[in-house]
Amino acid sequence: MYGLVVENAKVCFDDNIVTCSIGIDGGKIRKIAKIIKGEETYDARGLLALPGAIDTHVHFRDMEQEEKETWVTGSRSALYGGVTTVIDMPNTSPPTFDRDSFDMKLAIAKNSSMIDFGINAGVSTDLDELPRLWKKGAMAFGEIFMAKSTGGFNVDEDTLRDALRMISKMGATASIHAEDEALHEELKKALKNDTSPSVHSQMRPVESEINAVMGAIRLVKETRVAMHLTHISTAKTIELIKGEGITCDVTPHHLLLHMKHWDKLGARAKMNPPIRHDREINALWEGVNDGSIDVLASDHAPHTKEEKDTDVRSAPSGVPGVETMMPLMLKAVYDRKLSLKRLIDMASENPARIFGIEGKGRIQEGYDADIMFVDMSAVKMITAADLHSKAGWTPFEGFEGIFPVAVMQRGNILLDGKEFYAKRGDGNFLRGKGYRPHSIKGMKKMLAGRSGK
Ligand SMILES: NC(=O)N[C@@H](CC(=O)O)C(=O)O
Ligand SMILES: [Zn+2]
Ligand SMILES: [Zn+2]
Repeated sequence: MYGLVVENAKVCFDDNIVTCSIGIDGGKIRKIAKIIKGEETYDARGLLALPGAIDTHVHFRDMEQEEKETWVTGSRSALYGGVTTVIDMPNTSPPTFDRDSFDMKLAIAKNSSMIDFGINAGVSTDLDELPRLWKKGAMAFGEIFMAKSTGGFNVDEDTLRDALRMISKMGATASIHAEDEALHEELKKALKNDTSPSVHSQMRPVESEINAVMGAIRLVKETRVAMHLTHISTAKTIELIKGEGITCDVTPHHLLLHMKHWDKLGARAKMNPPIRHDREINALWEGVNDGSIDVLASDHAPHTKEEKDTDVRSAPSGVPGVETMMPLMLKAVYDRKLSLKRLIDMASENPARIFGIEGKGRIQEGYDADIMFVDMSAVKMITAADLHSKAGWTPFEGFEGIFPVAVMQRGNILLDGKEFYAKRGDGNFLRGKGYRPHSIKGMKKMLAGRSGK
């Protein structure tokens, strides 16, 4: 007898979809079988049960940027999109560069987040902080900016090399934003009289990412660090990293937005790396399908409408996307642009494996009961009015999506049709592999204090 049994759920095992029951106790999946008895039951007839998505790249802002997003609004938005775990990026204000800023963010996230979360540590010139942040439980290091993006925290090559050496030694993963700052500076000057919105794509051309990726590959060879390239956007990136032991992710916006969207969206289409031509987009879809792209991530980067609806040079870069990521990609499954199995691999299984998140990412006995329930026939038009990010807009206005009808986290139904049960603080902090409860020095101090009593 299990505390809760999900009945009649359609679960994807390898390439087969099987109708079964899921027995849940203590927040974990204990048994999967045809028929299971439970104290309570949840009828999932007609619905697919997919593992909750793990979005390894979000910017939930908060602190000094509450106007853009908070952990409450960001995590709520994630939940409505079937995302049950997020990893937050360090280019916040204040940036997550040291123990104090890490603790500050952690305290806010613990109080606010409705879903489970990891916190990444940033890399600044103060490299001594890296091992300390790792011990605090940072999930990974990054995104590390090779070029300026929101916040402007790019590091030079020497700092990056030293940082990667340390990250490698610690056994952590480095997540890299690969663009070439020097090339951007040059092109900014050359294109200074161009006022068209699409100039942003010209100022950060494919060569920018390619140069940076080549540099990153050299650094992997030197430092042997576990490297993950985030939000890749070019055909050549996929080709270059083949066989190099580097993992990567792609965003829905690089798969679904084209150069032609500049006309419709203006500066709302501005993000880094920028939107590209069909040649790159087609290669990204190929990478999605042949498995050379490991992960799907949103790079949820909320900015207010007021900030975005201005000229392209002054508007900040970034688009919200945590809530639309799975709906857009489930619609892509519906349209046969990728298989359901591939989507699950990219959105749940691979993120957990690459970032070392134990017990998540699969519908399997022993795993957390993080489950989204989906009616594949419920295609809906996406509109900002229905979304929950503080940003209040979406670059995917008018696109079609398939939103989850219910979402469960560790066995608790947090969203069910129109009912929303999640509360702030429901989310657990997921510690990275380097977490240590006390430093040896702290332990000695503690013991000394005790014996003195
Ligand atoms: N992607 C973006 O254009 N912006 C991100 C930063 C980043 O991921 O580079 C942001 O934090 O706004
Ligand atoms: Zn980035
Ligand atoms: Zn980002």
